[in-house]
Amino acid sequence: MTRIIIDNKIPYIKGILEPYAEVEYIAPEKIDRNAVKDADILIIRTRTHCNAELLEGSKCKFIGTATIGYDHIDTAYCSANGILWKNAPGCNAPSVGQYILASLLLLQERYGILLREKTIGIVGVGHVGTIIEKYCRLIGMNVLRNDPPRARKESAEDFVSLEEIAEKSDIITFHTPLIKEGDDKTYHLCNNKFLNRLCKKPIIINSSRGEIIDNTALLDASRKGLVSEYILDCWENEPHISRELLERAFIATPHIAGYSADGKSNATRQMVNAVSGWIKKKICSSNIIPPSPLFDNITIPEGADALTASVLATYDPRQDMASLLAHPEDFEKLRGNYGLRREFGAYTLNNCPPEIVPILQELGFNIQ
Ligand SMILES: NC(=O)C1=CN([C@@H]2O[C@H](COP(=O)(O)OP(=O)(O)OC[C@H]3O[C@@H](n4cnc5c(N)ncnc54)[C@H](O)[C@@H]3O)[C@@H](O)[C@H]2O)C=CC1
Ligand SMILES: O=C(O)C(=O)[C@H](O)COP(=O)(O)O
Repeated sequence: MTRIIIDNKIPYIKGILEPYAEVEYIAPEKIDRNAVKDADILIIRTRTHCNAELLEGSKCKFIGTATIGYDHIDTAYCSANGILWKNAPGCNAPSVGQYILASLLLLQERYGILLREKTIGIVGVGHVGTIIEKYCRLIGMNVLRNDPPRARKESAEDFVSLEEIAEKSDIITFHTPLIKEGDDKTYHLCNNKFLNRLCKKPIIINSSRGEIIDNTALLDASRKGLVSEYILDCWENEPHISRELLERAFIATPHIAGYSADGKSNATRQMVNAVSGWIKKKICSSNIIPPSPLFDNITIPEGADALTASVLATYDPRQDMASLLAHPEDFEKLRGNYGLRREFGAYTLNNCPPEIVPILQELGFNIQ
């Protein structure tokens, strides 16, 4: 019988594959060479590094990662060893969109700035970056896009260089995969050289992978006042993050931007479909849906900024930040025990000023 090892932090999957395979759920830190040696299939997350060290001598020929990113998979080793792998493209992109929009609105509130007067530079315009672009244009921001692989394939004039991003942006947000070498290398894309080019003392945001920003260089830039604020969800050396970088951040969270229940259930559904295709058995995945939110009606208070009130009622990153600041040593525990978070589409808004309704509907909210 097919044997499947599943990371026990992947939600909504228990019981679904059991009729078709022998399934074992294992804590990510215990998924080691011994655990995987008799497995045919692995369903993992970013915490399992799928490389020769893990896979040498294993029967495994199929790996599914319930995540967008796949830098934890040694893809060269997999193709050389006939191991097929699949990720979950787009699964949690709207969740990252919710995180970034909430953070931008908090910046606006805190500094009394008008986002619609600001320029945002988006580095990496794939599944996540495209959602950020949509949200930023909706609220009237000027958007600059940097994505060399897309610029090469599409029209170069729709994209700008990283230098132009550094010069013209008030806010810079990174949404690239982690690429360690080659022309499109993203490792330390934001380094001393980039930070010294900044012209407008911008706000830096990273919710892609920690290593895209040289964290020491960012700390130095913050001390020197080259950046006015920074927002980090992804860090170098997770879970052992820099305490000073944490304490100086405007928003600091433990790599949970993509942790909406919607995103998690999308990923699980994509994994079940992938296994179904691999073992050539029809497996129903349409019943994998996120739990209902704790409340589903939001009444916008009289006189409040309707956009900020609505978005923050669904998700306020300051709560995740408070937990991380209180217990940075619990970085991984905070991720493992993450609470229920739903995306905009799970909520109905009441008392909405008519002029903002089209924007809120475009974000996915239901309007009463
Ligand atoms: N913090 C979190 O919870 C989450 C983090 N992520 C991270 O965000 C990354 C982006 O996710 P997606 O948008 O789904 O990926 P994607 O693959 O759809 O898009 C990535 C984009 O980056 C572009 N790119 C590649 N190299 C580049 C370079 N050198 N400079 C500028 N652009 C470059 C690609 O052409 C592509 O358009 C993921 O790889 C993952 O690492 C994704 C989801 C959740
Ligand atoms: O999807 C990705 O890529 C991410 O970074 C995830 O949000 C991280 O997910 P886990 O590996 O913690 O499930």
